[in-house]
Amino acid sequence: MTDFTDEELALDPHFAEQFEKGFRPACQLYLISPPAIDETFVDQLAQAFDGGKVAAFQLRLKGIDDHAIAALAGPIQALCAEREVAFIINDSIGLAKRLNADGVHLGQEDGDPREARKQLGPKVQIGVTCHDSRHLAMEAGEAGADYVAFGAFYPTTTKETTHRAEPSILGWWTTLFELPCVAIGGITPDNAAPLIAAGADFLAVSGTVWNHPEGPKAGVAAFASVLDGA
Ligand SMILES: Cc1ncc(COP(=O)(O)OP(=O)(O)O)c(N)n1
Ligand SMILES: Cc1ncsc1CCOP(=O)(O)O
Ligand SMILES: [Mg+2]
Repeated sequence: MTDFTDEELALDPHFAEQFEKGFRPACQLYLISPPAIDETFVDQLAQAFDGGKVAAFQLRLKGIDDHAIAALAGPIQALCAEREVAFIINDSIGLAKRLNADGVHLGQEDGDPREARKQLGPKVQIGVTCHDSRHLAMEAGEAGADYVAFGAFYPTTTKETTHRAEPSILGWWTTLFELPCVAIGGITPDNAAPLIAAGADFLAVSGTVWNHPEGPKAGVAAFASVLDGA
């Protein structure tokens, strides 16, 4: 906490209380969909869930509108409910509300977390992309986010990224704040250890699971063994 200014500390009135508590559950898997899917995707998702524990699933579809996403979402959302996996919608507060999703993930250009809270109510999980910025993360916490996401930690072909985060930001965050943090970007079972050791509460992964040569069940199982052994 040496590089934390008084001004930054003032952003969080519960700092001392949070710092005192210190307890965090073990790191969990947060699965993100491929950027494009068809109606058969739900079978792939079921296989992924068979591979091991998944805490949350984010429906992140790019290049199609909310109506088209809503048309695909039904069986996916039902499967998430059946497997007790939180169903998170990416980008759209309106779609999260329409589908009664468990959560919404907002990038810096996707809407205001305060507005999301107003629209979605107290129970819906709101996540916010914070890139590699401590300032954005504290702002998101102040705005009522339920988690902050840092990344990209490693090169990825799933999304064009302009920010690169270091594991130390996870250590900094978890030392100071109770609010969960998510690590994202190019994460594989082979490179996950420093993120888990630094304190990531969730690993958000897409390509490594969906492109696994033995299928998504093996992709999730590979993460499960890293997370269980951590
Ligand atoms: C868990 C999680 N973290 C970060 C992102 C990225 O969100 P954003 O910056 O809005 O980029 P897109 O995903 O919308 O391309 C995410 N989706 N999920
Ligand atoms: C959505 C997103 N935001 C930052 S990196 C990224 C892509 C995550 O996918 P992958 O696990 O395939 O790198
Ligand atoms: Mg977004």
